[in-house]
Amino acid sequence: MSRQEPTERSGDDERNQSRDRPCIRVSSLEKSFGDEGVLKGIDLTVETGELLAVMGPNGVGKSVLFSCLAGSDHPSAGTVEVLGADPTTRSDTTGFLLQDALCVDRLTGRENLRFYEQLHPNFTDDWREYVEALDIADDLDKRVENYSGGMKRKLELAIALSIDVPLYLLDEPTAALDLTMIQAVHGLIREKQAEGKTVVVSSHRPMDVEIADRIAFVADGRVVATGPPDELFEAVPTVVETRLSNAEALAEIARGGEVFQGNGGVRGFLSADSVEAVDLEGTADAEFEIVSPGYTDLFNYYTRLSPTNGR
Ligand SMILES: Nc1ncnc2c1ncn2[C@@H]1O[C@H](COP(=O)(O)OP(=O)(O)OP(=O)(O)O)[C@@H](O)[C@H]1O
Repeated sequence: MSRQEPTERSGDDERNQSRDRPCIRVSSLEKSFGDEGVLKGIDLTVETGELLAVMGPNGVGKSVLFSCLAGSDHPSAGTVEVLGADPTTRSDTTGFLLQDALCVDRLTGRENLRFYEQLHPNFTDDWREYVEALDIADDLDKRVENYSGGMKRKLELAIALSIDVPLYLLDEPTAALDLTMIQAVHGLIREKQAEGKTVVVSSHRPMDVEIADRIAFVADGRVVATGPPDELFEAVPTVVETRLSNAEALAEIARGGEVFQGNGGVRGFLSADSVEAVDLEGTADAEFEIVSPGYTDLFNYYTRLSPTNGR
């Protein structure tokens, strides 16, 4: 892969220095807009070279968190450190992909790439590889205002990934992308990780989360659970499914009295003292059936029910 000469802060020296310390350290981070508290005490550590997926309900503050990590927004309270420094004081550590924020619509794809090439000292020739991998090489002379949503996302990804920095913050990188392109993006993210880069993505897609080393769930303005996907799955209580007409009976034995939409029925998480009360035979006419948790169950549990979420 072609690359510009490393700059003082983004080259091997930086990587060697950063190997022993976390890439990101966030402590008691709060962010409010007027009276509205969005982030209410985020604690999060991301190791150098790690791929972390951030998941959480719509509007919980994932993009706000990313903006604070990128240094484009100031915390209301708490501390954010990226490579040991306040990210608002440095612009050479982080590549940041926000929703619809990178491209100028009236310029062509190529002009946008040139713009970032001139703007960013760490911009590399890797964009040539990325536009091929993301299948937009033939569209670069069209104005971005005539791109589809997916094409625009791919151009933004090509720009963000072409900047040679230790940390990439990718806010919903696969939004609007087709399944083939999602795999292509995963390949590029893995390539970054193999180069020793740290990558943090936010996503609502299980596919994106499956490739992560760890997931961090955000709910009610805090990180309520973090861990490798298999460990988080292991900690999920027994999931029980029943038909819709049984929803009330399930609510009586489910954790928090809550039931969630399932595959054609409703699901709940069995509270420890309810195990005895349920017909767990799993036969065709059983009232309740134990099912293996999927990513939707994982999401529902950690963002709505887990003990760390205060419920
Ligand atoms: N500049 C701002 N001024 C006022 N409120 C803001 C600002 N930026 C974000 N917010 C509010 O912060 C909250 C969190 O928004 P954010 O975009 O971070 O959510 P999200 O978790 O990324 O959601 P989604 O999954 O839907 O993308 C929302 O209520 C939003 O309206």
